[in-house]
Amino acid sequence: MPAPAHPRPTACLVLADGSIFYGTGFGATGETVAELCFNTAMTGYQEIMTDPSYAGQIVTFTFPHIGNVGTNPEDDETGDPVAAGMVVKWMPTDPSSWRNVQPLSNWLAARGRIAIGGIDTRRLTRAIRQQGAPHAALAHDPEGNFDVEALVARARGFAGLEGMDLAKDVTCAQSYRWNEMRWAWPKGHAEQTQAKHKVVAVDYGAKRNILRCLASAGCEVTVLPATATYEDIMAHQPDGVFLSNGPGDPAATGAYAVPMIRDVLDKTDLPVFGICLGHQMLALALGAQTTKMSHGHHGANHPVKDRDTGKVEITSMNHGFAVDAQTLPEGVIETHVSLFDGSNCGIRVDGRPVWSVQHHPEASPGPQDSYYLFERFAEAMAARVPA
Ligand SMILES: NC(=O)CC[C@H](N)C(=O)O
Repeated sequence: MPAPAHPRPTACLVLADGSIFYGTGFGATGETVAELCFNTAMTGYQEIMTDPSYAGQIVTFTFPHIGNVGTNPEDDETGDPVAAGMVVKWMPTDPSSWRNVQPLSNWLAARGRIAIGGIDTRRLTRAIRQQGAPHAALAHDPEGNFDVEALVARARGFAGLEGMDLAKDVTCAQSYRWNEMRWAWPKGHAEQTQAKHKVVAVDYGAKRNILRCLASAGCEVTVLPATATYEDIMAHQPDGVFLSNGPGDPAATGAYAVPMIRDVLDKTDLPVFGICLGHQMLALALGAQTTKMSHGHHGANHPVKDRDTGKVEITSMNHGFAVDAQTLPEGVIETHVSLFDGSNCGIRVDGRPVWSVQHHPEASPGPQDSYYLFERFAEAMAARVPA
């Protein structure tokens, strides 16, 4: 018998405005509801799906070939996928890579994550741009039975990421030491084989490659849970404090993180370095404000200008909130700016080794232009003369 012209869809993505996208399900079956974003990176789908900062979000991949190289245990940025679901244009083909251990679909299924393929991701991306990170419900049923009205209601009922503290869901339960280095330190950067600086990294949903970069820059890294207090941090007698990336609203997580950061700033002269959520919460601690962006920045080709040097870095990005540069207090300098939309991408405190960036210098996936920031952090710790 010839195949039917329109095989019954086995997955469906419904936006809060009522638009429906039918496709073919893969990964886990069931339903999920989240904010919908798009990521323009051409590589690194496994790293993206396991980036804890994607908690509460379904990721649409604008690059059409996703899944070709399968999955492997090394490329996870954390133990399990954290993104709520996955939307792709073409169904993944059989994996073709010597590194493959498990096809993407099985990997997702084993981790309870739903994916949909066969979607017009250009149309969907335009909808996301126009609507500004819509709330969406994603369902996968091999029988193809969908209660679309109920899915629309679920999407509409999603509270949204504003006001959500998701760091508490993805942070580590207990402190631990991190020793693993980067597999390859990029050209022009010298890997430090000896840990010279004691760094406490506060884990709001830290990507593993950030911890590897810190280790490769010469840091002895102790990771503490998101709720770590000033006293918890100082008990480790650190030479520097690192504030990690993470999901959700910086103002919500800031309710407990900002008082700790303020204590570190007020009571010590330690170098402080923050990435993404860590950047946003450092800005909040310094008295600035953060805002929810329309559809955020998610990709691996975002140009960022270093205002000190005039150099442009091509960066990896994943954020839906941003620091409002207009609200930076005196003495806090905007160091980096997005060349896509002029939004803030970095700050530093005048005269102190305290700074942070919105983009992801650890890449994974993405270009390696911004690695110097890890080295700068190590240099600041080396230069510090403890009081
Ligand atoms: N990658 C991150 O740390 C993201 C920070 C924050 N959750 C945002 O979406 O802006």
